[in-house]
Amino acid sequence: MTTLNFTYLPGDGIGPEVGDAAIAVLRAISDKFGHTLLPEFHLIGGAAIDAVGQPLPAETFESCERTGAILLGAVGGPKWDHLKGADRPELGSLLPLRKELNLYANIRPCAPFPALIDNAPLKRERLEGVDFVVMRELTGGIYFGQKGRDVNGAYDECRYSEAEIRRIAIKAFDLAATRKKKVTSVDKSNVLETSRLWRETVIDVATNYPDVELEHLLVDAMTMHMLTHAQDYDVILTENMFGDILTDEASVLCGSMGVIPSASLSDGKTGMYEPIHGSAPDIAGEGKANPIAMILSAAWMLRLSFGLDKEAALIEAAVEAALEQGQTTGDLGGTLTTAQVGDWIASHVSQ
Ligand SMILES: NC(=O)C1=CN([C@@H]2O[C@H](COP(=O)(O)OP(=O)(O)OC[C@H]3O[C@@H](n4cnc5c(N)ncnc54)[C@H](O)[C@@H]3O)[C@@H](O)[C@H]2O)C=CC1
Ligand SMILES: CC(C)CC(=O)C(=O)O
Ligand SMILES: [Mg+2]
Repeated sequence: MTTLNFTYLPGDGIGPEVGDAAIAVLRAISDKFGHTLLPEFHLIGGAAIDAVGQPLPAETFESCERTGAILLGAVGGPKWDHLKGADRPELGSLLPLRKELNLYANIRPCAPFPALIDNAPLKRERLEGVDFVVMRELTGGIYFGQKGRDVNGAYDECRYSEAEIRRIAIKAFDLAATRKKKVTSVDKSNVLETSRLWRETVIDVATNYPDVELEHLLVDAMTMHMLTHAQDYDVILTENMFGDILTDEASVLCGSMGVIPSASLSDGKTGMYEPIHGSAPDIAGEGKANPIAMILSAAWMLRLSFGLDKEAALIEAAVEAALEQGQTTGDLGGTLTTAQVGDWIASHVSQ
């Protein structure tokens, strides 16, 4: 019996909707296995700005640091778009949380569910056998550089240290060594100096992994290859912004933005788990959001932060069953609401 003490940050837009569905599934799995579910609910993002005037209240950060396991919905939305710099939900809560907790390794899987392949926008032959993971650097690069306005316009600085590149490259090679033994490093080294250092450092790290194949691709070409022969990839290693963009593209292979989870890990025990999507203001409050990415993120939290492999696998199997039986939201052609999908998966894990 385990006490599942984690920090729950629903955030904004569809965050609380998909979050509630994930909590229902966690409650069902806890009841089944006799675990104690102990989420610590805290405000973050726009919801925190509205309630207490700042996007990352001290008690929210304190809880994250103490529990070391964080389940996050999404932050941001048009209501807060007029705010500038660190007053914004994204720049004032999500990015500092990632940085302060040193969550530099963001892992985002792409393996289309068999049940979704025939409804996908791409042909079956482009999707069958696709199984890759994006290892995205999460605490450096252009999102964290100096930014601002001056008389000439605006600027965003992109910096990477060799140490930052080396540590994420090691994560990628370690992961590839347990999978199909291939790392595809994605950069823009024909133009960017940070990418030249990226490539040199990745080549150096690769010398310690003679059994793992390394290839390099420029990010513009990668966007095309991902849609034409994604089967070629195993671990895609890339920097912060490229990984952000490529994983939204990967969601097309998987059928929806609403099905890809993620884990953001540090060298220590702390892990944050969140869907790759944002707050989806276009569908927020309508019960249309697909909760599967959030539910799978919760499963990853059980596996990676609490060592509960069996429980995580049961949730993943229940998600597959929901997809096979068409128990889905509208983005996947179904008719269920967010809460109904959550309840269906919760009752399936309870059986
Ligand atoms: N981790 C985070 O907290 C993130 C926050 N954002 C923020 O979210 C806000 C909205 O950003 P967008 O560019 O619209 O990106 P988004 O990811 O929220 O939505 C993009 C599209 O995917 C759809 N979508 C997203 N999640 C879905 C789900 N679970 N089920 C069904 N459809 C889903 C949306 O309806 C929309 O059409 C912005 O303020 C942005 O800064 C964006 C990405 C990540
Ligand atoms: C604030 C953004 C960097 C969040 C995002 O789009 C992501 O992490 O995927
Ligand atoms: Mg993104």
